[in-house]
Amino acid sequence: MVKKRVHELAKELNIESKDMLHKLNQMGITVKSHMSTLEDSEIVRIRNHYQGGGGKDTANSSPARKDRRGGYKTTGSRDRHDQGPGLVDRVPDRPPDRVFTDKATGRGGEAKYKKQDAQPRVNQNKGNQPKSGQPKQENGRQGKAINERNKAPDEPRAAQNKYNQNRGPAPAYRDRNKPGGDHNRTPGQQRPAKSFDRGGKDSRGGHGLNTQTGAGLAKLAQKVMPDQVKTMEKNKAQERSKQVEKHSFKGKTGKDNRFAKESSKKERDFKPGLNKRSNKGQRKKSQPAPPVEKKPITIGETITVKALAERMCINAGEVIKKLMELGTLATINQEIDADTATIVANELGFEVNIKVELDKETQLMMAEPEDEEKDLITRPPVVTIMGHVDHGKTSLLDAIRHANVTASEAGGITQHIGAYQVEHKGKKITFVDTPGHAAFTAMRARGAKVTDIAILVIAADDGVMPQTVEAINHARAAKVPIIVAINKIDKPDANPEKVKRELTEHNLIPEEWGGDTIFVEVSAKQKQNLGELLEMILLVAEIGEYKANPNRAARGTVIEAELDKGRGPVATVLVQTGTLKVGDFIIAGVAYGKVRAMMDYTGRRVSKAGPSMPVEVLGFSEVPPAGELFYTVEDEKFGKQIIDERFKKKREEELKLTAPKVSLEDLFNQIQEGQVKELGIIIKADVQGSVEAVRQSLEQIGTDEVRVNVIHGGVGAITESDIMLASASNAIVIGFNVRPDVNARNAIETEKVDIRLYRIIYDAIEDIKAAMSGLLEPEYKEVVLGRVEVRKTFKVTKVGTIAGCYVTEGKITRDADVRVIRDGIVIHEGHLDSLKRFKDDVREVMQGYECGITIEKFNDIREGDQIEAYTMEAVKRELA
Ligand SMILES: Nc1nc2c(ncn2[C@@H]2O[C@H](COP(=O)(O)OP(=O)(O)OP(=O)(O)O)[C@@H](O)[C@H]2O)c(=O)[nH]1
Repeated sequence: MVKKRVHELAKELNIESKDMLHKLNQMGITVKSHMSTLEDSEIVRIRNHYQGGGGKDTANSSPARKDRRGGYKTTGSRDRHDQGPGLVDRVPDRPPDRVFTDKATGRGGEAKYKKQDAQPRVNQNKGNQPKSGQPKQENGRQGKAINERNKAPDEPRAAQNKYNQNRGPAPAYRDRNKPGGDHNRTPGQQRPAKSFDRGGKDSRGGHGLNTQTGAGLAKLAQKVMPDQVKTMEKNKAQERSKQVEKHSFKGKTGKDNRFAKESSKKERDFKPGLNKRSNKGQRKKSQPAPPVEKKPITIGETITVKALAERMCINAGEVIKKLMELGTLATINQEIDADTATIVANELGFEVNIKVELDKETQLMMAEPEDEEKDLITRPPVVTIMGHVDHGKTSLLDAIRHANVTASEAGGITQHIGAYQVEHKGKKITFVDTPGHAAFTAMRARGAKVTDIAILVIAADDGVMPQTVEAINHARAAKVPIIVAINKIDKPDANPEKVKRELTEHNLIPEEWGGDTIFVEVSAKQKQNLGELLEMILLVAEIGEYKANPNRAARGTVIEAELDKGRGPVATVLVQTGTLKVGDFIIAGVAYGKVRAMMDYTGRRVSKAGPSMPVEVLGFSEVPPAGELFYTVEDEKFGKQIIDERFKKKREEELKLTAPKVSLEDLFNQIQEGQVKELGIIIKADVQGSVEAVRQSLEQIGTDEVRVNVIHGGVGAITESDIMLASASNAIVIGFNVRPDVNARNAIETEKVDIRLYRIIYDAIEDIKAAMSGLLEPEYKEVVLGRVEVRKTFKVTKVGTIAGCYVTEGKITRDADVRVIRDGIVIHEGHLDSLKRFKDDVREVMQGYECGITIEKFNDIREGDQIEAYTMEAVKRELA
């Protein structure tokens, strides 16, 4: 007999382990715990004690033990204990409609299923009968219910008996304990006990199936009926797996739902690691893209749609879509403000931190130190020469240069770098070698204030001319002191007094006449009085106290620049403050680079250039535009960041249509917003009388909020110079019976200057009044279709003058309005009478073709006249 542990035996006997322990103590069997092993003899004693009904210690009596065993097998009341709870409990594990029956061989191990409705358990238990042909015992074992069943119809009983008989000798250990034991079997008898023996060895012992577990039964059944059991097990397994599948599907679905919910609502709460794990399998199947982790994002005051999308790690399209939902149409490169960006990001589930970060440009400006008085030294004045055409500007510049360069510098005189310095009485003067107010104003329009003093050159034999007046006004607009140089005094018809008189009309009154304007009479040709002119320049400079700090990072203006085939981009720069050194990192506009080499105006290499010194600089990445400010920065990386920013801004500006700087249409708004305190106006008219009339009328209509300042007025076509002045001074241009010339038209486009053209002064005054009070209602906008040049005229009786023309620009149409322009002045406005190509009437003639034109009620067409064709388009005013 196999050894058993206390708790096993207790279980077998259906008593508590602790009761068993107690009883063992009482019986003198020493055990430590319920895990202690019992000897065979002890087991028998205990069984006898419990099953023998006595509680009497029979351990030492073998016969009694045998008897006990026999008694046990026949004792109905103890049968149940003998069988233990295991069998009864485990029977339902087996198919209820099947029963093991022995084969003819009677070998339990080869039992087959046999359908038997009523008594599955009984029959099964029959297989466990220790002794064949003992239904009583069986009944006893199975308890009352089974006994009752066994009293049932004979047939089943017979079947049972048959079965029992077929089974052959009972496999009970009792037989083995008999003298001879197993060997007493008859030859025909099967040896089911062997299996039980084996089983006994495997703790099945003499109890046979009593101690079988459910699994054990199944195993046994498998052995016995492999196919059926397998099928059955397979079915079961399928059912189980279905359930498991169902369960797990639910689980998955649940998971998916959770996932979906989370991705829609709480995506920001995702733990990256967790996601990685939990989504690993799913990603392959149903999640094409990994979930976005929604970390709070940080933005500045503005951000482009693209950058915003990148910060959120989402497609820019989603941002654009969201913006559209919010009623904003934006392109990928468009900038949106922080508020809009925040709304969009919030909508997409992102938190936003707005970090107002100063742009690099502002940082650069802020990095500019305020100079202390003690750090400042007097610098040379920077002078520009202006004046009317052919009055001798270039001649004067050359004369000064030749007369005042030192002998050592003479070799470099031919060098032209856009600016040069001369020395007079030990003091230097810097001349900007690009004469003319147009260049001066073009620089000013870029924000460059280079000039300290303007020299107004007027030919003594010619007097004040239109460009003289322009130059005066340009200099005044720049608040630059003017020195008048009356040139060509060597000429016999020179009349300096006349020039002085004319200039008084423009508020330039010589000192000897009680004014404060310095006049110097010179001859560039004869190099007369040049020293005096320089003397006066130094005097004005002294009054102006032009100072700069040479001990700081250099800053200045690009005077001119070009791409040299051998040297790359070459720029002439004027250092205005600090000292520029070779090796400095320099930026100008979007051009940057390390100063590779520097040359002064004589072509000599220099290693540094202080305030007011013009130098040629090599090392720029590209050609910087004239008038651009340059800076040097210590940190190269910072410098490049500024350039990046400038590139971006440049691109944005190119993309958006820049509104006019100041325009009558939005003047009222600009006044309201405090952007405009002064309305600058440039008046151009066909006659001087109109200019003055308009000037006087306009200067009276100023209000408390805005005053009108006529910064320039002149006769003739509107020129590029007028447009540049308007651009630099944030002014509008008003024309009376004049038109802009070709260069001016181009400048209007690029500078976005508002120009207004009138035929009647009253209309101009009314418009400006209305604009100032926000009541301007521009109903029509003029659209110029094209321009035509009159090349020949033919007078035909009854028809009038026919103009043989050539379309120089755009086109002319039969129904167009036309204006006839002579020397920039509008001499007629009306309608076309006829438009012909050869002898045929045509509806339109395109650029590059000839045509014949007659104008309604106008015959004074002359060769060289320009005819401008235009239409008036209605303009819808947008509601504010
Ligand atoms: N007699 C005389 N002629 C002079 C004098 N200065 C200049 N000229 C002549 O005037 C003409 C024009 O001189 P520029 O120096 O070219 O005049 P500008 O103002 O520079 O002319 P633009 O460059 O066309 O604006 C030239 O033929 C000069 O020789 C002078 O002092 N006396």
